[in-house]
This record gives sequence, structure tokens and C-alpha cells, in this order.
Amino acid sequence: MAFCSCNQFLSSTYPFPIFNKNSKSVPKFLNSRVPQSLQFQAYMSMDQCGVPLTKIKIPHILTVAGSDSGAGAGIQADIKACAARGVYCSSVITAVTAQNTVGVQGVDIVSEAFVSQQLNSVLSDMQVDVVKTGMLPSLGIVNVLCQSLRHFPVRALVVDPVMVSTSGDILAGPSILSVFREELLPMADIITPNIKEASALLGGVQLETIADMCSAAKQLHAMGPRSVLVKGGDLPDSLDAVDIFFDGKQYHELRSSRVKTHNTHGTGCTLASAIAAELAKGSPMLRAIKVAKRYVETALEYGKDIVIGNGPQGPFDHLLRLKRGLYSSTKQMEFNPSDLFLYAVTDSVMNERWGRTMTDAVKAAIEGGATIIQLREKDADTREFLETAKACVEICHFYGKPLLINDRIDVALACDADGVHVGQSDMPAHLVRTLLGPEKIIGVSCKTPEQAKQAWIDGADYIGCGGVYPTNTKANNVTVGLEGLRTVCLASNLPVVAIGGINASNARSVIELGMPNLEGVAVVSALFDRENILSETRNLHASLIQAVSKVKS
Ligand SMILES: Cc1ncc(COP(=O)(O)OP(=O)(O)O)c(N)n1
Ligand SMILES: Cc1ncsc1CCOP(=O)(O)O
Ligand SMILES: [Mg+2]
Repeated sequence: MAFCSCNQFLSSTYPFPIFNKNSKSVPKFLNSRVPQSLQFQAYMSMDQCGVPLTKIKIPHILTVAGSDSGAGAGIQADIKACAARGVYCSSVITAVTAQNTVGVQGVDIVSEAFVSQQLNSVLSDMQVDVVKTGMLPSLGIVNVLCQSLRHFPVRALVVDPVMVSTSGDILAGPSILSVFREELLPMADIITPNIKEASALLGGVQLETIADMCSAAKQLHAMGPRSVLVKGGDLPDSLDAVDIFFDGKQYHELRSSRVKTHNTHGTGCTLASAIAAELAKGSPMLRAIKVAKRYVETALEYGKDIVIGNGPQGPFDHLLRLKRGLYSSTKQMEFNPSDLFLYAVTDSVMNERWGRTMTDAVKAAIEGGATIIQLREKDADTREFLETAKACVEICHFYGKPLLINDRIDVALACDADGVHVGQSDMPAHLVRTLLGPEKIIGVSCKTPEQAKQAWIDGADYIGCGGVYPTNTKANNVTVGLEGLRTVCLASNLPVVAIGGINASNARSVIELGMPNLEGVAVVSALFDRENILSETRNLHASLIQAVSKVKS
């Protein structure tokens, strides 16, 4: 390979196997925290550096636009939108703006020669599917863009005819109108003007009604683009946001409710990029627009309450992160293996038997010394489970303890729990990791050394091993005994918590196994199928402390 030496790869934590193409031996994996399926693919095809040869083409958008230093619009919005929509985005910068939420304080136009060079760099090397244009501040820049597009044809061209910023500042003057009409628009698969831009392109006609927008769409279509989306966001007196899409044959009125927010800076760039993203994935135009509009609405909704800057129009939340974090007042809790020390796994049937609510039970367990809580609901309605989970997250975070959800990734995501616990017949841990992201805590039940190794490869944080003793809480559960627990601990690179039939009397024997990675015990009935959770938890905590000090001495 031109860009690396084999040694560089072998000495790094590169996850694929050392592979000698002349050797028939099974490769040794450098980093086994990689799903086996991926390791297998890599083994099947790689060069002598161990670099996989399997090629995966991801949809690629090139945005040709201006930089917004405030990052709400322009190139920055385009890249965020593409990232959110799962496509690659390269960028050719046409102008650098000094801009914030108040307005545009300065514009430095990039020379057409350098725009041309950037276009050449990207288009001559990378397989661009769709080009999306934004701020094209000079006639020369539009010309070099059209030349490049003729030289390097792409599957689709999305033209967002940016002329005026949301703050009312001019980003492309009237001098470019003629070249826009004559050169660029005829090459476009879609143009996405707002009312002001449509009006400017049509020589200043007034657009005040939906009928005006339809007429504008038709006239703009006559200038050569395959289709036109006239965005009616600025239409006065409209409760809904109404856009008109015209494909040369049919008009489509696309209506969505207005999100009540001032954080709308960059919506135009974002919509055009999202349309480009869907086109690059292979969607037909109308479908691409509908999906893109829905994405923008969701992003606006997620970002409607954020405060960035002091100006009248703030940016929004392209990556749809804000709402997800709303339920937790603190940042993601870091996993500490010592959290497994006294692991309380809830049971609502037991709680009902003793006439108490789940929140009271969780509170009592924590006050008695539980170091982590797992909500385990096998029969609850999803809605009910979610409401309980949200309330328990609040309680656990108030006490600084992590809360995990048993089995249900959807519930964990919806209540922003600290993580999940899954077993061998639940969703595979590597998929759980993909869904939950790198920060959440993932535990996996393991009865064998092989399962323990796989849990580590899959990116779990700890394993639960059991049943150590027979239990009535989980039907048909195989008992592995203390010996089975020892074997799993020896094989595990991850911290281990023992589970199954454990109580204040037998917990000592578990701890006295003296396995260095055995961090604690997980219990259900010994805490929750008792009259007084607080005192039972205190009791168990005291037994554990005693056992640990004995092991240490
Ligand atoms: C800490 C801990 N260890 C093991 C389990 C069991 O999980 P699983 O095997 O998925 O069985 P169910 O709990 O889903 O019945 C656990 N829940 N917690
Ligand atoms: C969920 C689970 N997984 C293995 S054993 C078990 C049940 C543990 O419950 P208890 O502590 O009441 O024996
Ligand atoms: Mg399970």
C-alpha cells in the first residue's frame, strides 16, 4: 500500500487479522473486540497489510457552497445533514462568511481558479453521486461549476439558489441571475428556491398565494430544471408550511405543520442536502423530498429550545440529539466495574405481592446499598414499562446510581437509561452497541467461556454469570454452580457479576471464590420478594463487605 507500511498496521490496534498470503494457517486476531462476522469477511479478502479488500460504496454528496462560521447554515449544515442522513459529504467552498445568529458580518469570495481546483480534486478522484449547490457568489464560480459538471457528470444535481441569508444579507447578487438561468438551471434535476429566490429568478414577481407559487414553479421549470420545489416557509399568514413541487406534469402541495421556534437558520441548506442524500441513496424525487422534509421538521422540533448565540435566528439540532438527552439531567454515567458490587434486579410481580410501587422498591434498594439497578419486566405493557423506567431513571440519577433495562433496547433508548442487560437469546450485543452508541453500559449473560469471550468481542462492559445456585425467579435456568462461575471468570476479560439464587447467607461463598474480576452479586428475590427491601439490602451489603475483607486478608 502506498500510504502505510505493514508494520504500522501490525503495531497498531488495527482490528483485522495478521495475514500472510502464502500462509494457510488461521490468522491471529490482533484485536478480538471485533464482531466475528467482520473478522471473517476481512480474512476472506485482504491485502498483505491485512487491509480488507471488500469495497463498500457509500452514497456520496458533494456540496458546493459557502462556509458559515456560525455553523448553522452553508457547508457546515450540509455536512451535518448528510451525516445525519447517513451519506458521505465532500465539500467545495465558494466563499467564507463571517456569520453568526445576528447576521453576516463579512464575506470573502474564493477565487474561481481555486473553486475550480477544489472541484477537480474531488470530482477527479471520488465517486460523487449527487452535487448539491448552495451559495455561488460570482458569475465565474457558476461558470467553473458548470464546466466541471460537464466534464465529470454526476447522477443528479440539486440547486439551492441561495441569494439572501435568513438575516436578509445578500449572498449572491443579481449579476449571477443570467448565468443561473442560462447555464446552471438547465443542468439541475431539482431547484429549491424559497419565495424570495423564486421571485428574484423570475425578475421580481410578487408571490403571495399558493396559486402564485404554482405559477412560479411552472415558469421556473420552463428555464430547464427537471423539477422545481418552491418553498413557502415565508408565505404570510400560513399556519402550515406549504411547499409546491412541480415535476413538469403534476403539482404536489406538500404541507407540514410549522414548528414553533426561532431556531430555523440553515433550514434551506439542510433541506437541499437531505434531498440530495435521499437521491444518492436511490430514491425517486418526490419520495426524496418527502423524506427530506420530514427530517428537517424533526430536526427543527429537536432543536426548538436550544440557545446558541444572541441573534433572532439560531441554528437547530441536525443530529437529533437534544430530545434524547432531555430525560437525563446529567451527562452519561461512566461505567465503573465496582458498580456491580450489589446489583439489584427488579421484579414487579414481587413488588405487587408486597404491595409497593416500583419506584418505592428502587428507592429502598438504593438506600440499602444497591450500587446498580436493572429493571426486568417480562410481561408489562411497553407504555407502562416506559413510564416506570423514566421514573426510575430519575430516582437512580438522583442517587448517582446507573439504571439498566433488561432485554428492551427500545425502552432503554426511549427513557435514556444508562444501558441494557441482554442474554444469549436476546439481541446480539454487537448490535446493541451499534444501537446504543459507545457510551452506554452493556451487560451480557454468559454461562460458558466462549460466550464470555464473545461478549468482550461484541463490546460489552460486563458479563452476568449464573445461575450460580438454583432459582425460582427464572424458569428453566441451568445452574452452573460455583465451578461454572469460576471457569467463566477465568475466561473473561470483562468484569463479572454472579447471579441466581444468591442471598445474604450464600453470597460469602461466591465472593470467597476470590476471582479478581468477580465484582459482585446480582439478586432479585433476596431483595424484592421480602417484606423490607431496605433492611434486606443492608444485610446483603454487610455480608458482601465482610466476605470481601476476608478474601483480602
Ligand atoms: C446481571 C444479570 N445477569 C444475568 C441476567 C439474565 O439475563 P438473560 O439471560 O437475558 O435472562 P432474563 O433476565 O432476560 O430472563 C440478568 N437479567 N442480569
Ligand atoms: C435473571 C436470572 N438470570 C440467571 S438467574 C436469574 C434469576 C435471579 O433471581 P434470583 O436472585 O431471585 O435467584
Ligand atoms: Mg434477557
